Amino acid sequence: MPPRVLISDSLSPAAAQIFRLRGIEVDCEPTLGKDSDKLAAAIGDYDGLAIRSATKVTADLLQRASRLKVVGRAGVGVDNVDVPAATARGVIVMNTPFGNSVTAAEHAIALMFALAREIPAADASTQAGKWEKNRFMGVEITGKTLGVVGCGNIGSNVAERGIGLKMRVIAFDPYLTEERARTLGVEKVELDDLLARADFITLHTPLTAHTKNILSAENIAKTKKGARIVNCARGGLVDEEALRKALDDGHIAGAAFDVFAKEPATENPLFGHPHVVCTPHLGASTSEAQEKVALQIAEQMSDYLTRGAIANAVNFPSITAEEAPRLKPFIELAEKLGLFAGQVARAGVEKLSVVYEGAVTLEKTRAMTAAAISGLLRPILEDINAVAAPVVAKERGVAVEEITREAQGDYESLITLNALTAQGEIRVSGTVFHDGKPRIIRIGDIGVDAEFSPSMIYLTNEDRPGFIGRFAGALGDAEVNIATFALGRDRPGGQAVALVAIDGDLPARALSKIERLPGVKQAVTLKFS
Ligand SMILES: NC(=O)C1=CN([C@@H]2O[C@H](COP(=O)(O)OP(=O)(O)OC[C@H]3O[C@@H](n4cnc5c(N)ncnc54)[C@H](O)[C@@H]3O)[C@@H](O)[C@H]2O)C=CC1
Ligand SMILES: O=C(O)CCC(=O)C(=O)O
Repeated sequence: MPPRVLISDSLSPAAAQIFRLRGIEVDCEPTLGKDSDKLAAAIGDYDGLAIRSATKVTADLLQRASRLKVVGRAGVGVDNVDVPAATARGVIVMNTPFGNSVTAAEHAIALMFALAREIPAADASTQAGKWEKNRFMGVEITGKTLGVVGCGNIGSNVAERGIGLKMRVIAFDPYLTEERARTLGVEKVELDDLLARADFITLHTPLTAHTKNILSAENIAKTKKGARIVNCARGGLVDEEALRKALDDGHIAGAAFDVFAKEPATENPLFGHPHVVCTPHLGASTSEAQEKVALQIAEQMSDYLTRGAIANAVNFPSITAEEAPRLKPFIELAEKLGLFAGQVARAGVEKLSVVYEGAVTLEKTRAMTAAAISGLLRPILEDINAVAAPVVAKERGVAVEEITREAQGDYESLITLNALTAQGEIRVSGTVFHDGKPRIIRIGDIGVDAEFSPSMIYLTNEDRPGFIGRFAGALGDAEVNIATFALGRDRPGGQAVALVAIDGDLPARALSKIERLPGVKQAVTLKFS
């Protein structure tokens, strides 16, 4: 059955076209995102959900989304998606971080000019037949200081345009390196410095716990008298009540807002002030940007749903379409080693170390570690997948460490899992041969060579003559056919392990009979489907 995608917001038709070209069934319901009940009733039929900002992907919605694998945001901000809830349910959330950056930057610059020359008010007055030539006295922006708060994709586009307009550009962004600032031609400053010096302040950060009310009453008071403020990033970055007061007092000369603390904004403290310019969240609204983000999100979602490639996910490492086939067998190996450890463990795993050796260290080890954790937890949490696994492990107090080192043995690539439990350590290593099939090559210190089969028995026993005959007899009595048999031991007469692939399931009675065979220390049935 081909994957199915729902487009629940108004996206360029380019998105639906791409989905269809990529063999994906797509339903376009551009208003469904605004009706949470109808959306909840429909979402169970889809593998992918493509949205802009109107659809709210809440924990409740996700609970109804039994098939959902990916939410694609045609834009930057994913604040309308409950990302932790999506992650916990194993749903990838991806965005298009660059598709609308230029358009949003142009809107910020447009708003700055609108403020500097009071264009919206002058337009309204002129079209009302008033010809108020003396009412509108603007300011030049040339030579003025532009303070950019948040100098990422959009902020740096704004900075470049500000420099092009002969402004002096200063930027506050704790993550902006001095080198990047130099390349851009901006001066990196602290926030207080920016507030004190900027004639125009333009905000370009996401809304986070650190940036909420970054322009608080206190910070607005620190701005230069006569400063003008542009917010084309997110509502909530500015204390709107405090800004209104500063506008009324004349401390702030003007404010241009595209985004508001509450959207859709039908009323707002800033509305009605003569020096306020507002647009209804139009920062990304150009035909060029909408075409780009729609194309990009459809490509990214299709790549994930059809090839397992992950680009621009906010809750999982990226895996390119070239990497995906190379990584796939190692992800499968890591997951199966995790499944082995999870099924063999007799007590809860407290710590998992995943050790990568050799060529595999050059691949996306974080994705493999996530797969190993999901295998480890699957015996107790059936539905878990690699997206949710790291978070779930953390919640359950399982410490996870990842170690990479050069190849130390005969294998080009080796993955070893050490799972520490209150009853001891389970150590298992595996590799992928050129046939692309993952296999176990060591358990503890004992070498074996076994492919994974859907149904297996793992035995640890004393290495004694006659044991294998007795074991095979017990299986024969239960009418269980042996498919493959892999043995290993530390020394003659020492500790031995067996990994036995069987056809079908091992009846519980047969397992207890095997457990009672002389010399058996542990017998565990394993599932690897
Ligand atoms: N109005 C609209 O329609 C649009 C709004 N946006 C919004 O614009 C904002 C910026 O988007 P991008 O530039 O693409 O994001 P980005 O991730 O490229 O840049 C954000 C920058 O903010 C910086 N930052 C983070 N925390 C900070 C803090 N506490 N103080 C100062 N800087 C901080 C980061 O280091 C980063 O450089 C986002 O909130 C996005 O949702 C994006 C597109 C359209
Ligand atoms: O899709 C839109 O119109 C809003 C864009 C936006 O805010 C974003 O990309 O973060």
